[in-house]
Amino acid sequence: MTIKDIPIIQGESVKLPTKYGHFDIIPFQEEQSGIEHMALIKGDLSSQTNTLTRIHSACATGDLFGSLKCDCGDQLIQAMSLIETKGHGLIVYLQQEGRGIGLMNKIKAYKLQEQGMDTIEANVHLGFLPDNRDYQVGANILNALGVNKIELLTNNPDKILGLEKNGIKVVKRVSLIIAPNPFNKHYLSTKETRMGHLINDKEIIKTGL
Ligand SMILES: Nc1nc2c(ncn2[C@@H]2O[C@H](COP(=O)(O)OP(=O)(O)OP(=O)(O)O)[C@@H](O)[C@H]2O)c(=O)[nH]1
Ligand SMILES: [Zn+2]
Repeated sequence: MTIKDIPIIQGESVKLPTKYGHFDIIPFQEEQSGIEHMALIKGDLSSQTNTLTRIHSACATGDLFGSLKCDCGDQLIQAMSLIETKGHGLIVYLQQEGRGIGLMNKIKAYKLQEQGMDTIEANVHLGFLPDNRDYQVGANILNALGVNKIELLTNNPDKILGLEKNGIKVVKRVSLIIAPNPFNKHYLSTKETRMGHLINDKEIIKTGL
């Protein structure tokens, strides 16, 4: 399979010490749309064969504000911590807010969920697919970094298919299980029962809630 062309510009690499580990950060920009993504890198990617990788879609509410309505923020921290512990790996942070429908529409979808719809019904009601993402640009970023075989940190089988469709070999899936809370319990069970997410693993990593 070949990777389709979404031309991207790769920025400078600088060091980014964080609470969860010390990384290098590289920004990427889609040439045509100007949309910006980023990669957090631990260790020397060229010396790794099956790079431990998290492809994370932006969730401003969860990643920035610690929203309890989803599991995104905790998954990101868990991924950073696992990569730090392992000593090498990669996080690609994609600007795909709201499973690709953008913040304005995600909040509209949240409104519909307050009125009783689930996360899929809300997207469809707004005229979108349940999941509006594709992983072409994610695969392009991996390609630009010289990474084509990965161990993927995800519970989402569609993410694996989406990357493989774009030329990335996913040699192993590594779960990111977050203990549910009263606010995301229904969302997580919808992801499991209606979106095929593999989140019924035995080992639950506590989030402190
Ligand atoms: N449309 C919509 N998007 C949501 C909702 N809740 C969270 N999101 C978005 O869902 C996406 C979740 O991204 P990820 O954590 O990378 O992916 P995932 O599909 O949950 O799969 P994992 O790799 O297992 O985490 C983010 O873009 C969030 O903004 C919702 O109720 N509606
Ligand atoms: Zn979220």
